[in-house]
Amino acid sequence: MTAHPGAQRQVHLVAHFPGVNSTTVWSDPAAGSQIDFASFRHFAQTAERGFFDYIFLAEGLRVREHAGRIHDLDVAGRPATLAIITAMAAVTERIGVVGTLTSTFNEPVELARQLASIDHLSGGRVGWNVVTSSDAFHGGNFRRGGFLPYPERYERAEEFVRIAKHLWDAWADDALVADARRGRFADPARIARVAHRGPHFSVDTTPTVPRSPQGYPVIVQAGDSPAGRDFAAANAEVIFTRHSTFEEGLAFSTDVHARLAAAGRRSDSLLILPGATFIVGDTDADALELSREVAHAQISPQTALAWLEAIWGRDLSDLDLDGPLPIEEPAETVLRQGQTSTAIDRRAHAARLRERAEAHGLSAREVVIAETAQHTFVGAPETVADEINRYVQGGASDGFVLVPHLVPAGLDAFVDRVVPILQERGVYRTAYETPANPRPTLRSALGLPAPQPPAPLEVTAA
Ligand SMILES: Cc1cc2nc3c(=O)[nH]c(=O)nc-3n(C[C@H](O)[C@H](O)[C@H](O)COP(=O)(O)O)c2cc1C
Repeated sequence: MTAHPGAQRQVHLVAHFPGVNSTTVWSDPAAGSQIDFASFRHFAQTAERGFFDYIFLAEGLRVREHAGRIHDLDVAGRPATLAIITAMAAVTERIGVVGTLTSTFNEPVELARQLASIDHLSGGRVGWNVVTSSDAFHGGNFRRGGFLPYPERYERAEEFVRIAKHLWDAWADDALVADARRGRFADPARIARVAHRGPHFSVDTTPTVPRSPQGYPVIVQAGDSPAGRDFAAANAEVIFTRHSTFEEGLAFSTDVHARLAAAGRRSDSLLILPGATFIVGDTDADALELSREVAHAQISPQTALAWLEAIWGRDLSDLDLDGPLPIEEPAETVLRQGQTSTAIDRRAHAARLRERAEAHGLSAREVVIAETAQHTFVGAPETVADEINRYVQGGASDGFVLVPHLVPAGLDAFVDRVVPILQERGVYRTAYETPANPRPTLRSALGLPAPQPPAPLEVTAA
């Protein structure tokens, strides 16, 4: 995005519709419906009023379980992502809409068709967050059962995205001729058949949907292992990451940019956007007080207990949450199913939690609050704006995926009070359109170059 030497880097902001984890305070009197379209519309239109790059939705394919029962502490029953992003695109004009969809359990022809369709309907505003999903739980939905071994998930993702790009490229931009004189609507010579036979997919098709206004949807990625980072370096245009402290962000960015160079891609062809929470108050002191209140609402005693049980793999209902962490070592049992998690060494995790508790004199519940409900940006509007800008100018991120704690009004204060300060600082857009780019697509609004053509497909005898 940075246009000339000395220019300040521009801040990118993404609006994460609050998810199905404990960040979302559904019990607050100010919280609205988690499912009515009015909530999604309010959220989308607020994000667009604040000139965010895109609205973002996570997705899980099964209702979460804890100890074999539906996990009843957090939001459940979220409508499907593709339906929501389509509906949000219909009530906005310029902002992008990005959905999380797994490459482990979908099929390329169908998913590419759905995404290309929404990309057309929205005028080129769609992105796809490619996730591999981390456990076998979701596989229970499908005939494939506990499919697929973890190491093969990124192989499947790579093959999936490569096929999808060929499908999106199959119709040349001038394939629709609509030549009434000759009685010809489409030019068959400009529409390619896509054939592929690889380790994970066999495809032989002519896509039904023409090339979209931005060529194809922006590819976003979330997944943090070395294999996940290599996959992002080869395929993604945006990474959604959890590395949200300044130091972690800088280290992550350095690592991923080295992988990007090794993959032969330009450094400006990828944006890194960590997830971040925020609390805005009239003063820094007000915001700090509010942050404490919100953290206690996010981590009720029951939520703290369930979080610890998921790590310890055992029933801890006798634990005094105002006392120390459990003394026994974690078991291998998997109590929590359907949560987005990266592989963790439970004993090491428990040891780290104990160290933190001892160092700061924290009770069991306070440790959970410190681990999961420390808000990334807390302060008066100037403080929050300047802190976000510090990360971006310091190269620790290109901006943030902001996760509010309230539906649907969780972004309002940020848009009304923080965005104008970023604009005053000259680091944030004041319109989506520019003279050079009067009708931006999501990719061009993000300042990303046109993507390189995908690697060839494999066509082998059956
Ligand atoms: C920040 C972040 C967000 C994620 N969001 C989702 C999600 O919404 N749905 C999903 O099925 N998996 C999600 N995942 C899981 C990843 O796609 C991946 O399966 C998991 O992190 C294991 O891969 P890894 O070892 O490379 O991290 C997310 C992962 C990360 C790091």
